Amino acid sequence: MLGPDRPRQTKDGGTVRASLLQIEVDPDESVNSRRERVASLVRSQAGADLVVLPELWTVGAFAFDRFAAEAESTDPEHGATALAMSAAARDAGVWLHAGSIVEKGHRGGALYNTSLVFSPAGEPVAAYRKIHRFGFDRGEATLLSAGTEPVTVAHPQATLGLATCYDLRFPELFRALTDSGARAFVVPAGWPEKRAAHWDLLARARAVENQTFVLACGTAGAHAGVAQAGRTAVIDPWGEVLAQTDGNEETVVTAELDLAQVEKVRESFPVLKDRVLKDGVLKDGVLKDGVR
Ligand SMILES: NC(=O)CCC(=O)C(=O)O
Repeated sequence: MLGPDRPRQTKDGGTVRASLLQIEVDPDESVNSRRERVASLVRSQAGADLVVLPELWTVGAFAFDRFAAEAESTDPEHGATALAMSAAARDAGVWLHAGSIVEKGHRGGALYNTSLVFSPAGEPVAAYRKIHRFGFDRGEATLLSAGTEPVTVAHPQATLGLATCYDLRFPELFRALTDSGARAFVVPAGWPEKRAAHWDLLARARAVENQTFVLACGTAGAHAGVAQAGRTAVIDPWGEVLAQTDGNEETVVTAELDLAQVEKVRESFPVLKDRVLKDGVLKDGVLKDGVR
């Protein structure tokens, strides 16, 4: 969460012009070259209110053997990606969710899958360490440490709730973000093509059940032998898909989010008010032997 030393005003209203950059992670392109290319793509989005990049677009979400070598600091004074993204956000004058990097230097030798958000001044305003690591007993789940804190960001027009890829399968995280005031979930991903149907379904489900916008930014191409789904999408609080690309080429998906729609949907169809369980227990009592 934004610290108490960083008060910001979020009005949760107006229109957010969002640009989601579905970046290709081509194993034949160097990380340096991709970083420069992505920085210039971000600069080309001047005029947007929010620009979003995918998960681990520097190294590739499935390029596990490169994680340690490509790990970086989240501090723009020490990390090449943080520095490049801070400068690109400032030059374009945009809020930038810079996708995620393999982070080193947070706690000893531990590595994390960490999303970074920059203000239009290029200031780092949030870091979200992915809570649910993918791979069961392999890959990310064994190489990286898990984050522990849900994170929201006070963008001036919309409180953003942050999640990353596999997190999409865990609705309790999104409910916690909703309870923290999120009006739009931002979900960078490196989701494989073979589970593209799950991606579509889960992204819409998170929007419908929380009556919240979802900005889900996938990765283009294929890396480490894993074809990516792409299918970057913007979904409104009623579950309508405002924009989506049906392929996995590198592309920009844009949409205008009318933030007033969140309150309209929540007031006209007030399912969130009908919740009975909160944090796993009855809101107005405790479960005892299955009865109140
Ligand atoms: N990078 C990821 O978190 C992949 C998640 C995935 O493949 C799945 O949930 O399916």
